[in-house]
Amino acid sequence: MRAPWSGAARVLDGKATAAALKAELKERVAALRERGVTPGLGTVLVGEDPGSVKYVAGKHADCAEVGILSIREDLPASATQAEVAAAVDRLNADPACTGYIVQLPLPAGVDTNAILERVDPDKDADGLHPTNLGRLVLRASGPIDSPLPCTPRGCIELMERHGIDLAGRNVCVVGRGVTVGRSIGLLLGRKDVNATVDICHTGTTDLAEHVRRADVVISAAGSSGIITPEMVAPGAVVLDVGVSRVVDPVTGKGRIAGDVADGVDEVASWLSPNPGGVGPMTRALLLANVVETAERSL
Ligand SMILES: Nc1nc2c(c(=O)[nH]1)N[C@@H](CN(C=O)c1ccc(C(=O)N[C@@H](CCC(=O)O)C(=O)O)cc1)CN2
Repeated sequence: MRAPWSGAARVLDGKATAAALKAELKERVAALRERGVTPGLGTVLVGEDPGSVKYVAGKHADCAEVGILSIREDLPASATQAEVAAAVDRLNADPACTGYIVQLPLPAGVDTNAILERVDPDKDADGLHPTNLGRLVLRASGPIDSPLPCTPRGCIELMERHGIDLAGRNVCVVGRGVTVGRSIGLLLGRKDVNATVDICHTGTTDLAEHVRRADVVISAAGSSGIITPEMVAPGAVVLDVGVSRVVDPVTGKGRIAGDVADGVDEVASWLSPNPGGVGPMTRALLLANVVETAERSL
């Protein structure tokens, strides 16, 4: 749902929260630079999908805002597996690049897992390399000294910075994509968060039943309006993460839509707008991963 809405749900304001986080990161980047370390974020973008082009441009604009150097590897949609692998190898070898991401999704002909596994785990700014996902699996408590996936981290940070305590809460995650659904349960179930997690997907027989039991709903399905007001328990916290392209029946124009249907604002206690909720947090947490990796190198 887009904010502002008429219902009573309070806004989980990702734009303002990300701005506060970026201001903190800017100071940490300045401190790193004073000590002779310049963090540098690289991006690999294959093709010209308008969403991906926009997200990558946003990541570079964020770098400029906080003082992180940015490096681009832009390849045509026709790039072969070997050409994408070569771009990854260049960033692995570039000392100015202290962390980087491969923008997803990659074109159909490219083996995504092979590319993600080729990323140097010490430069993996997305936390999606198997070594870093494995560390997340192995370390259920205590500090983690490796990057964590940006959107899951952004969801938790967004709630924490709005005073929402997740300990003992039932969380229903909708979607099992690599950037959100498959890893967020690992983060929510860690001892420092202590939530109980239910992960739903296209094979779930009764989605409404799972959503109704949840204190917190995190929907990353990419299916417009899949979370309806009838499904949501009164007072639940709802995060609208999924993005899909729909045709507006009123204007006839294409537009981006979230997973949360109109009316959920009447039932939920907190709701993240989409846009303006988790998206800006994803970008800010990417910067946090880059800064933390540089700090660990000191
Ligand atoms: N390598 C990765 N690829 C993808 C990831 C990821 O975390 N790593 N996540 C998504 C896309 N994504 C980041 O790359 C992303 C999505 C949305 C936003 C964002 O700020 N959205 C704005 C709206 C922007 C608009 O006007 O369309 C918002 O929600 O307010 C940032 C990053 C898939 N790929």
